[in-house]
Amino acid sequence: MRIGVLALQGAFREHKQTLERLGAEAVEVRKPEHLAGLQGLIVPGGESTTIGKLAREYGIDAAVARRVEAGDFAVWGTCAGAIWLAREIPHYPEQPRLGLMDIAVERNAFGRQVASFEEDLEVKGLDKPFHAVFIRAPAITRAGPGVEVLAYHGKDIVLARQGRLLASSFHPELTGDFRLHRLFLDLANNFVTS
Ligand SMILES: NC(=O)CC[C@H](N)C(=O)O
Repeated sequence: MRIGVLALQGAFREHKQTLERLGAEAVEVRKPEHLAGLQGLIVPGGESTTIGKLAREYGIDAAVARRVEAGDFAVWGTCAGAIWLAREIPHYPEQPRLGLMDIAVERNAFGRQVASFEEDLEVKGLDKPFHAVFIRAPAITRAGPGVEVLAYHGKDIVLARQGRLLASSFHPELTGDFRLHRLFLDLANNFVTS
């Protein structure tokens, strides 16, 4: 399998290493032409304003949108990447983004004092909890009817799926637990339907 990792800014190296550990070929994506031959793309955590601005400038968001709309492509946004996927970003409506997932995402939702924290999350479809690291994380505060919620932190949604789009508030590439990367490879292979 060939999976891209958007490599404009942020924590892309850890995703790349994880994909390689799972036997996938991981390709750094910096231009639209790098998407050719890929089955999916991971958009890492980092600074969502920077990632959004650069992706727009290089034409990556338009190219990714075409692939998603053609139905042959999976995208997983983690943390800043989840913000990039979101249709709605309250307080930052003008922020450049892909915007194809029917969710609202509140940036830095967990406050400045507890900017970072860790939690063992119950995730739908996983037999044991997933140790999740949140770093200045966003919360998914609304999910449309086509969105399946896979995990909550309190009342907030922190993992959700819409077709072959996946959004997580946390950083799954930091804990050595590969289960969510495996789930994403399944999405990219189109093994998961509904
Ligand atoms: N770890 C992260 O990706 C943080 C996201 C960042 N706070 C933002 O809003 O862009």
